[in-house]
Amino acid sequence: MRLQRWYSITTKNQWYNRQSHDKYVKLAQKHGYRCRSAYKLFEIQEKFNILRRNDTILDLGASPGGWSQVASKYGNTISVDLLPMEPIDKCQIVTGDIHDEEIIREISQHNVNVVLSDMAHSFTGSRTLDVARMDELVEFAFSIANILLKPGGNFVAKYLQGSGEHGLRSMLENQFHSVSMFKPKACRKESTESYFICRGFKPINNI
Ligand SMILES: C[S@@+](CC[C@H](N)C(=O)[O-])C[C@H]1O[C@@H](n2cnc3c(N)ncnc32)[C@H](O)[C@@H]1O
Repeated sequence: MRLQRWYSITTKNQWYNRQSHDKYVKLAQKHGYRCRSAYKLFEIQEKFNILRRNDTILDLGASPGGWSQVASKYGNTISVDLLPMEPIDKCQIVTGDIHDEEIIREISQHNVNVVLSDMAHSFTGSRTLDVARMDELVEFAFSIANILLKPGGNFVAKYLQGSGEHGLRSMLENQFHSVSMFKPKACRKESTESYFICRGFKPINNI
C-alpha cells in the first residue's frame, strides 16, 4: 500500500515536471488551446494543407478539444468523443462511442470534406493489445470516412508505429490519391504514435 502511494506520488511528480518543461504545453497555455496536441494538427496542416476554408470537418476522439479548436477555424466541425467536452464556437459536440449505432446515425446526416481521427484508448501495458485496439480504431474511422467523405476529401488518423501499419496503408492507398505517414514534432519522442495523412478520397469500393 505504502509502495503504491509512493509510486503514484512519484509518477504524478514526473508528470507535473514533464508538463511544466514542455514547449507545446507552454504554447497551448499561452495561445488558449486546451491541450498540446493542437500543435500536432497545426504541423499536419502546415505540411499537407488538409483543411480548407468552409470545409465541414468530422473530428473523432475530439476531447478535450485541441484539434476541434484548430479545425473550427476553417469550418463547421462535428466533434465526437466518449468524454464530454466544453463548447467551442462552430462545433457540434456529440458525446458517445463511435461504435454506437445512434452516434453513427447522428453523424451520418453530414457529408464532410475532412475526417480527423486522433482516437486512442488508455494504454493497457500490453503492447500487443494496445496495437490491436489502435488498429481497430483506425479501421473503424476509415469505415466512417468511407461513408461520409465527399469525393476528393481528406482523412487523417493516428496509428501506432510497429503495428499493422503497412496493411493499413495498402487499404488506404486503394481509396486515396496519396497516403503519407507523418510524425509531428509535437508528438512526444518516446511515443510510437504517428499519423496517416490521406488526401483525395476516391469513393470506389464503398464498404
Ligand atoms: C488523444 S485523445 C484526443 C485529443 C484531441 N485530439 C484533442 O486535441 O483534444 C484521444 C481521445 O479518443 C477518445 N476515444 C477513444 N475511443 C473512442 C471511441 N470508441 N469513441 C469516441 N471517442 C473515443 C478518448 O476518449 C480520448 O478523448
